[in-house]
This record gives sequence, C-alpha cells and structure tokens, in this order.
Amino acid sequence: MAWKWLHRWLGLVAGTLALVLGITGAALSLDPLRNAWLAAPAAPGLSVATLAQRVQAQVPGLEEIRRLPSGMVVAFAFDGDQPQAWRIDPATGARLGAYQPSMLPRWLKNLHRSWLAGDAGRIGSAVLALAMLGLSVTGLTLLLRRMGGWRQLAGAVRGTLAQRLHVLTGRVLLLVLALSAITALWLSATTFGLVPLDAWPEPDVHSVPNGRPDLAPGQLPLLQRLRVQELRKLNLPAADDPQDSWQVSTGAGQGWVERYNGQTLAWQDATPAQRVQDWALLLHTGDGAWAWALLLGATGLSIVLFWTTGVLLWWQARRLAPRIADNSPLAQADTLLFVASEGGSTWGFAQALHAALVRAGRRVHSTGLEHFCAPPGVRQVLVLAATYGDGQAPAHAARALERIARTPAGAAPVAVLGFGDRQFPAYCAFAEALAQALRERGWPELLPLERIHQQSPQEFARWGEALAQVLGHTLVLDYRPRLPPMSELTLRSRQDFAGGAGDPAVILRLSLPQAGRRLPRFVAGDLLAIVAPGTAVPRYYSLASGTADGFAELCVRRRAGGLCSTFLHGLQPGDSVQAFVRPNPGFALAGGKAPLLLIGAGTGVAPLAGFIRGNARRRPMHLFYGARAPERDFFFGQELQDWQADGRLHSLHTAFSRAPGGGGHVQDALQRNAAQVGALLAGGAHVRVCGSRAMAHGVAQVLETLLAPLGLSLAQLKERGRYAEDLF
Ligand SMILES: Cc1cc2nc3c(=O)[nH]c(=O)nc-3n(C[C@H](O)[C@H](O)[C@H](O)COP(=O)(O)O)c2cc1C
Repeated sequence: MAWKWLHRWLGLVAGTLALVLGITGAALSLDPLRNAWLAAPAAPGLSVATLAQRVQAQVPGLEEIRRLPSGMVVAFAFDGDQPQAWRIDPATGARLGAYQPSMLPRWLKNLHRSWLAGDAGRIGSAVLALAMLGLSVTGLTLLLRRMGGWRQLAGAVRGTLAQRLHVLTGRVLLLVLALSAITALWLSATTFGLVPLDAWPEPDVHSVPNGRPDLAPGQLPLLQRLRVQELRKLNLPAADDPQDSWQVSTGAGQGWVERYNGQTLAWQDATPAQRVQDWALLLHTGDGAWAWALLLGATGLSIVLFWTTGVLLWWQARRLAPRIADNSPLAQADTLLFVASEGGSTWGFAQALHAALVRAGRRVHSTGLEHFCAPPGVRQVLVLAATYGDGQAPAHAARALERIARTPAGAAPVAVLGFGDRQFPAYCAFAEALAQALRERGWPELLPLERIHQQSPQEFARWGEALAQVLGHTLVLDYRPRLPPMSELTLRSRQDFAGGAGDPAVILRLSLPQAGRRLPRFVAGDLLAIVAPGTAVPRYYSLASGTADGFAELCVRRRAGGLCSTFLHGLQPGDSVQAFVRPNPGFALAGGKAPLLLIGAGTGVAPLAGFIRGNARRRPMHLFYGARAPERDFFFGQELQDWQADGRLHSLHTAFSRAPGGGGHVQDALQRNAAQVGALLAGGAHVRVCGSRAMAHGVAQVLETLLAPLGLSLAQLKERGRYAEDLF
C-alpha cells in the first residue's frame, strides 16, 4: 500500500481541518485542570449516607448530589422554581460557592464536537477522528520503515529540522493521538446510539407509603455501604411524589432505595458498554486525571506542529520530485528505468541516466520501482535502488520484491545499481535482494550488481562506462546532484601544515552563519559539502566539530589538480564559502558509556578529534593516531594534549611513519598495544576508523587477529553497530 501517499493526503486534507480539533481540544483540556484545582475532595472513608445527611442539612430544596470525576461534590436544588447548583465541602456539607460547569464558552465545546453544526458537524468530527487514526497508523508505519524496525525506533533522528521535529513529536505523541481518535470514535458511536448505553430497562419499583415519614439518609443501608469515592449521582425522592424512591449511581451500577423502610429495591450492574464509556470519557477528556489532561492538551497543540512540519516536508518533497524530460510512454519504450528512492537523490542519478540514454537514441520510460513490469518489446531493464533502515526498501518500493516474484521473467536483460552507504551493516542490501530476486526469477543479467557509496558521482560515471560498453552506445552521464540550499560560512582562522605526502594541509575553522540560512544541526563526523565557485559538484569533508562547538572545522589536504581543495587552501580569514551539511548517520557515535577505540591517519583524524572535543561526559576514548612526521602533519597535536589533560581523551598512541623511531604505521601502534586494544574490544568498545582505504585495510587485519581469540569478528562488530569506518 502506498503508505506515504495516504499519509500525505490524509495529512493535507484532514490534517488541516483537524487543526481546529487540536486547538479547541487543547483549550478544553484546561477544564479538568481547573476542576481539580477547585475540588474539595471527600475524606477517604466517608459514606454516601453521611455526605447526604450533611448536605441535606445545609442545602434547602436539595434534589441531587453529584460527585464529578475531579472529586468535586456538587449539590443541585430548587429554590422555589429557581434551579441552583452549589460546590460542596464534603467535610461539612457547607456550600463553597455556586457551581459553574465550565469557564470556557459553550461554543468552544460545540466547535470541538460538532463544528457548531449539529448532527452533520458531529458526523464530520467522527470522520476526522477516523482520519486522525489513519494518520497515526500510516505515520507509525513510515516511522518504523525509516528507523528500520521497533528496536531502532528510539534511535537518533537525523535530517532537516522539519523532519526531526515531525518524527520526534510523532514518536512521543503518536499513541496519545491514536487513543484520542479511537475514544472520539467511541463517543461518536454512543452519541448516535450505535452503541446503546442503557441496555437494561429501568426496574418498575416504587416506595410504598406506610404513614411514617421518610427515613434519613443515614438510616439507608445501601448508602451507608457506599463510599463517596464510588459515587456518581444520588437523587433524592421527590417531595411531591410519595411513591418515589432514592436512586444512586456508581461506576459499578445503580440502585433504588425505599424511602420509608430503607430496603434496596433493585440494583443494576453497569453494562460493559457503560464501563467502556467511562474509560473513553476519562481518556478523551482527561476529566478526573489532570496530568493526563495536560498531556492531552499538549497532544492537541502538537497537531499544529505536526501540520506545519508535515506541510513543510510535503513542500520539500514536491520541490525534489522527479521531473523526467522525454519520458516515453511505457507502451512505446525500448528501455525501462525503475527507481527506488526515499530522499530523492537517486532520482537525480536516474535523470542523468535517462537523458544520456535518450541522447543515445533510446526510448526510455522511467518510473518508480513499485510499477515494475516488462512488456514484450523492451530491450533492457535498469533498476536504481537506495537502501534504508536495516537494509530495507524505500517506502514506496516496499512491495517491489513481491511484485518481482509475481511477474513472469522477461527476455530483456536487467542491471541493478544500488545506492547506499558503507557505514551501514546492510550496505546496499535492498539492491542485493532485488538482484537476487531477479536472478532467481530467471531474468538475464545485463551487468553484475554495482554499489554506489554516498552518492558518489565518480562511481556512477564508472558504472555508466560499463553500461555504455554492453549497450554499444556512447553514454555521457552528466550527473548534477540536486544540491540542498546552501549556507554561507566565513573563515575565522586557519592553521597550516606542511602535510604528509608532499601536499600541504590546513585546518579551517569556519564561523556558523548568524544571519541568512542557518546550517541544520550537525555532529562531529557529519560531512560538510563545499561547492567551489565555478563548479557544480560538491566535495565532502568530515567535520571535526558539532553545532554545540559553535563553529565548523575541517582538515583539508590539497590535492594536485583538486579544484575544491585548492580553493579552500586559498581562503583567508574573512573569506566565505557556500556549504551544506550531509548527515553521516552510520559513523556518528551512538550514545551510551561503552569505551571508544578511535583509529585514524592523516586528515582522517579530523572527525575523531571532533568526537574527543565533544566528550563532555568523559566517556573513555582511546586514540590511535597515524601521521608521517610530528612537524609535518600532527593535526590537532596541541588540542589532543589539552584534551588528555582535562580527561576528554584517555590515551593517545601515535605512529609517525617517516620519523626515525616514530613507530611505523597506525596498525603497528595497535599491534604494539595489543593487550590494551584486546581488553578494550573484550570490554565492549565501539570502534571508529577514518582515513585511507589502505590504512583501514591494515587496521582491519590487526583487529581481526585481536578479535579472533575473543570469538568475535569485525563483521559481527559491524552488525552490532560497534564498528564503522569513514574512508576516502
Ligand atoms: C535513515 C537512513 C538509513 C539508511 N540506511 C542505509 C542502510 O541500511 N544501508 C545502506 O547501504 N544505506 C543506507 N542509507 C544511505 C542511503 O541509502 C543513501 O544515502 C542513498 O544514496 C539515499 O538515496 P535516496 O536519497 O534516493 O533515498 C541510509 C540513509 C539514511 C538517511
């Protein structure tokens, strides 16, 4: 089912109307608070008989006593033909003041219940409650998909401010919202008589006058037995009807009592529907539970936040929605291009591929993977698929595997290209599952499965070359990433290094924008994308700081011919750059107290330095640092010493490969300290590795040898979220 589509349209249409329910509901939730504040509760053991006796003595013309859910006792009486209602002090029966049911105008309640439009409005409110339930269910489904299941539900939420607010409030308030919707539906059903509340007929009982006067309430056994805490309502027998009797209601049922001899004439237990009604009222209004009422009020207001952030997300998605030029109708296409994307970036690749194929003379039909099919005339089928959560499909393509399993294999060969991120244990797992399903179904293979890490344009171009070869065309894949809106960052300071491999390096500290477009929240290890003037493709640099540090810091090595690194090296304090943040959720540190084993070399030390800088809670962090020579590329050298002194860094091991007696490479330092590293791994340490692939390879070998005696492997660590690398 198209959950996202359903959620979006329910939100846009019903959500807009539900704003009124949310805001009025929040206002109405103030009433239980006020009632709890005004209530003078009865002493725990006080009997209904005693209460009735006290009130009768104080309130002339008494007809009825009610105990409201808040605990407030209210007496209703007639003074001549003037109805009166008083708040009562149960300890004395004295009048505390006139009772006013609500301080809120009546129309507010009517607006909430019926849009001020009687029964038609009531039906409208019920339909909206159903829509809210639909929104809660679709929202929860999308949330589970995005986070990768129940176990990850409480995990950190990344993304834009709107996304985070939408998901975070959703996580907290979804259940309350669903409960409000369900109880609203129940209350509507009882209002319309769909669920009859008065199941039993009233018993035909009456008092028999025997010439004696009425017994006092204190002489009635049923009232003596009942506690005020149980009481809902007590009706006194009418003075002008000698056959009338006492009638008492509690949560458990209602009873009739003879006025002259005190006998209980009848007792009816509450029906199951009445008991559900009690719960529904409590849960929906919060009357009698002021803390719950507060939460309900907050949930009502949260609808405004949900709506605003939801509309913002919809608008952002609309702006990113694919617009494929020259998209041939399915029936006329010779090449099919299916796309599975959650965040929209894969569509950017699809657009470039589509355009290149069209330029090569193909008639291409591009569409979402949920429409997978292969009519007879098709020559090739291409699938571009991103992976989410714990190796899952993007929401719109959740049923794609089932669809493939149902679709008879065609003659056209298929190529699958996966988009993902190596930080995730299930790297491109959905694309793998697709390729396997297609193979098992009997589709011929056009190209073996390829994977694109972090939307790399270079890797995509390489795959394009392989595709061009098998198709026998020249394909120029002109992929231009859709860039998110940029922020302007100004260089605050720079620290220059001679650098390791002959290329100079620099640590740049950039001020965060105070005006204009702010950067979304980021943490050390996230990526700062910089777009050098005159270029269209951003370059990504690991951040050595988080928002909390108040600046963005990068460590950049100048690469021969590198447009962006050369540009960055030319910056002077006061100069500015255009940048945006890309989250790197797989590499980010998970919370908790587990020790950290940080391993990095060269500029790869930057995010690790950022982790240590942000280690305010003094979690045990151990850094293995590889460089060439102390005077050339010991980035963050001074800070590391300071952090060690103030307890943010527990131990530092350096290896300088070009310094005499410097200790070789970082993996050699690991080997030398095998006992400490082994103990850390055995103690549940999390590992983060950042630097070149060659370094990571050497490090992995040493770690495997240290893990083996523990009965562990790197693959297992990765699976448990204990090992992640950020390589370049
Ligand atoms: C919340 C989240 C979860 C992700 N989970 C995975 C994953 O399990 N495996 C993987 O290879 N990539 C994962 N990725 C990376 C995305 O697949 C990758 O960034 C992809 O290029 C996004 O494409 P899209 O923008 O078209 O959705 C995840 C990204 C995010 C934001």
